[in-house]
Amino acid sequence: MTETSTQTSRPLLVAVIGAGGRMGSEAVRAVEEADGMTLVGAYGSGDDLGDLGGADVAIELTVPDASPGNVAHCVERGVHVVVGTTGWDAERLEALRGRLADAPPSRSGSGVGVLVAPNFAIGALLMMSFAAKAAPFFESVEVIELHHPAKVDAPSGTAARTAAMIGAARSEAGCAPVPDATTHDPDGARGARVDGVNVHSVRLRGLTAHQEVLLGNAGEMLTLRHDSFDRSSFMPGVLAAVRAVADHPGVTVGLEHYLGIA
Ligand SMILES: NC(=O)c1ccc[n+]([C@@H]2O[C@H](COP(=O)([O-])OP(=O)(O)OC[C@H]3O[C@@H](n4cnc5c(N)ncnc54)[C@H](O)[C@@H]3O)[C@@H](O)[C@H]2O)c1
Ligand SMILES: O=C(O)C1=N[C@H](C(=O)O)CCC1
Repeated sequence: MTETSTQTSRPLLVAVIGAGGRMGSEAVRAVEEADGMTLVGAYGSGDDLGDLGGADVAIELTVPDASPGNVAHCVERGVHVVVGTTGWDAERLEALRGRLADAPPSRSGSGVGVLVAPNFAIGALLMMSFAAKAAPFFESVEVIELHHPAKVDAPSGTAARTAAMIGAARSEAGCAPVPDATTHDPDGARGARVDGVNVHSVRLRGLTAHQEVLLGNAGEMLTLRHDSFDRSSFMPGVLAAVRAVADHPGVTVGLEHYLGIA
């Protein structure tokens, strides 16, 4: 005779760090409304994170200067982290990997997982993936990111990651550098240069988060554009990351690796 179990798994306990911010407040609401999740902590600037309310997973949405310290606090207590804060350059990621190597296991006994996700919007992840796929087939490629004027970092984390993905794809394919005759640019009008890709940052009242990737060949241009009109666009990705992070021990950069987009 087969026994049927009536036992249900317990809810995932979630804390939000940066809970008073634009993204943090949206994340608090999303967690409160999500099936199978319970919000156990909501922390702002100056709050003692303590034991994070016993959370299994923390969502970190603060500012670039505070993020590494917050993530270290979580990791040292065996709490998985979903990081949406930008500014995680190669040096910070390397330090985090070192920290994880010395970290205790998570409360369930597995290795702690940290996801560093420059963008949680599904459309943005696809746009970045399409851009990397297309980039070796074009002579020229440039990235234009456009955001609300309260954003503190430039270029955006999404643009930096897109440029890195494009740069890697082009270098793997043996592409020549993009053609550019500029020899005189005293004011930096050609933008930032990230992994061989020019990136332009626009800050404009009325915008939320937008990006275009322009790819050019003689006589043709392909434009890939993504628009987040509202921060609700990020929440399905945030919740998917919270549900999956414990299954991915170590540091993962990019939600696409959890979703089969990469
Ligand atoms: N990954 C994504 O999809 C995505 C989407 C939007 C924004 N972001 C990033 O998320 C971050 C937050 O963006 P935002 O628009 O919500 O900014 P925000 O300025 O509205 O919010 C940041 C919040 O963090 C708080 N804070 C600062 N230091 C803190 C600390 N040490 N501990 C706890 N809280 C602290 C601030 O008081 C503020 O409430 C930025 O880095 C932004 O680039 C990522
Ligand atoms: O509003 C922001 O700030 C955003 N930050 C991320 C980035 O820097 O790419 C994602 C888009 C919105």
